[in-house]
Amino acid sequence: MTLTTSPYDDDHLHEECAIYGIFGTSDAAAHTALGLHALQHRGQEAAGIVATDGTTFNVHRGLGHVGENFGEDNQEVMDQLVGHSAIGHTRYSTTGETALRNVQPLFADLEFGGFALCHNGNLTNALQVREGLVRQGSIFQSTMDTEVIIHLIARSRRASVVDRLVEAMNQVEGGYSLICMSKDTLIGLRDPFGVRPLVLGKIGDAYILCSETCGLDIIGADFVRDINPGELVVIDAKGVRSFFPFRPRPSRFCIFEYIYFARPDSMVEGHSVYAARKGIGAELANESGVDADVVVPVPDSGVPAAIGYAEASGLPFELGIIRNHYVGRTFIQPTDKVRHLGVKLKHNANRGQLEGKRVILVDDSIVRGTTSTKIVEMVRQAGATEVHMRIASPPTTHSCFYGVDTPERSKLLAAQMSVEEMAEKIGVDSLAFISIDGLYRAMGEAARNNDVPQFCDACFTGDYPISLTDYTGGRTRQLSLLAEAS
Ligand SMILES: O=P(O)(O)OC[C@H]1O[C@H](OP(=O)(O)OP(=O)(O)O)[C@H](O)[C@@H]1O
Ligand SMILES: NC(=O)CC[C@H](N)C(=O)O
Ligand code: SF4
Ligand SMILES: [Mg+2]
Repeated sequence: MTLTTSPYDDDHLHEECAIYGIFGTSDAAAHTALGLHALQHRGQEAAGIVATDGTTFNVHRGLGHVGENFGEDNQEVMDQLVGHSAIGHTRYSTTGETALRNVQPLFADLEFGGFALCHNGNLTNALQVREGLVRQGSIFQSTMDTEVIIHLIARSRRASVVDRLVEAMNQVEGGYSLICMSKDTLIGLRDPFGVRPLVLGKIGDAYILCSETCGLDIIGADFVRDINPGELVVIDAKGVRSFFPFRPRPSRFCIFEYIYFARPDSMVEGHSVYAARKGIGAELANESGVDADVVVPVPDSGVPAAIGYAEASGLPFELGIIRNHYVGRTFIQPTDKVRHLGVKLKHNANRGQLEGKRVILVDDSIVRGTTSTKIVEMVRQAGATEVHMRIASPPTTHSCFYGVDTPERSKLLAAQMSVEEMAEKIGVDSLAFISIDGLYRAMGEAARNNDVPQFCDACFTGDYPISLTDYTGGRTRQLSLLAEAS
C-alpha cells in the first residue's frame, strides 16, 4: 500500500500510454479492444474503454493488460460496452499512482451531458492548476494530471463542447495527445508542439483516432493521415472537421518514439519506425565502427538498429541473446531488486554465436545501466573475447516530463558518469553512443537545427520546449490522503 501521489517520487522509467477512439460502427468497443491490444507496448499498468450509444455511456476500467480486461474471458464485459462510438486507454502512469482511481478513460457528467477523455502525455503545470481548482472547491477523484482537464471543461462557460475543451487546454501546459467523446462527437487533439503522436484512420464509414498506425492495421483500417501539432479534429455524423485553435508553435515531435517507444511496424509522422531505427544503426556504424566478428542486438528494442549497424559495417548479424517473451519490459519492474532479477529472467546468451568472438552489442538506450551491465556479463560468461557496446541514442542525461516517466536525473547513468566511466561500470571494452547530429541525419535532416530543433530531444540535450512549471522550484505535495490497497 502506498500514499505516493506526488509527481516527483517515482523513480522508474516507464513507457507511455496508448489512446484509441472510434466513431461510427456498431461494435465500437470491440474495435477499441483490438486497437488497444496492438498498442499494449505503450502501457501495461491498466486499461479502460468507454462506449456510448448516444444516450448511456458504458465503461469498464481495470488494472492490468488489455487482454485481462477485454479478452476472451471477459465476454460479459464486452457485451455491456454497447455503442457506436468508443474510446480506450492503456496506461503507464506519469503523475498519480497505479490504482483503480487512476485508470483512464476519465468520465464526468457535465452540464452538457456525458464526457469521456483519455490522454497520452504529461501536463507540466497540472499541480499548479489543481491547487487553484481545489482552493475554489473542486473535488478531485484521482491523482492524475489528466483530471484537471475535466474540471476546467466543467467550469467553462462556453457554449460548445469543443470551445470548452479549447478554453481548458489554453490553461494547461505539457505534452498531450487527447481523445475525447461526448454522446455524438469524437474529438482528437495534439499539443501545439506535437510532442506525442496521434493518427487518423478509416474503416468503412467509421473513423479512428489512435497513437500509432499498428492500431489501425490490426482491424484492417486504412491510415488517413497524422493529426498535426496543435490540430483539433471533430468527428461526428457529418464527417471530420479540422481546427487549429492554439497559437502555432514549432513542431517538436518526440524523437524517442523512433528510438524506443513506437512499434517498429508503425508509421509515425511520415516515417517508418523500423526504417528510422535501421538508419540510426547505420549512422552509428559509420560514426563508431570497431573491428569485430559479429553484431548482436539486445532484444527487443535493439534489433532494428543492430540490423542497420550490421548492414552498414558489413559484419554478420546474429541473435546472440535470446529474449523470453513471457516476461514484461524491464522498465516496468517496480523495485531495483526485482528489475535486476527481471533482466536475468528475460535474456539468455546463445552461446554458440558468442564463444570465441569479438562481439558488438547494439541496444537502443542506456537508462540506469541495469540491462547493459547484466547483458555484458552474460555475453562474457558465454565466451566472447571482446565486448563493444553501441547505443542507438545519445546518452540519456535528462528526465522526460512530457509523457515518459523517466527516473530522476540521479538515477540516469549518463547524468552521473562520462562515457568512459560508463564503459568501465558496464564492463565493456568500448562504448559509443550515436551523436545528436548523427541521430538527426538518420531522421533525414542535415543536422540538428539548434535554433529551432526539428524534434523534442530534451532527454539527450536538456533543451525542454515546453515549460516545466510543476518541476521547478521544488514544489512537492501529497495529492491525496486516501491510499488504495494494492
Ligand atoms: O539501462 P536500463 O535502465 O536497463 O534501461 C534501458 C533498457 O531498457 C529498455 O529495454 P526493455 O528491457 O525495457 O524493453 P525491450 O525488451 O522492449 O527492449 C531499453 O531498450 C534498454 O534495453
Ligand atoms: N504515459 C502517459 O501518457 C500517461 C498519461 C497520464 N499523464 C497518466 O499518468 O495517466
Ligand atoms: S524528453 Fe525525450 S522522451 Fe520526453 S518527449 Fe522529449 S524526446 Fe521524448
Ligand atoms: Mg531494451
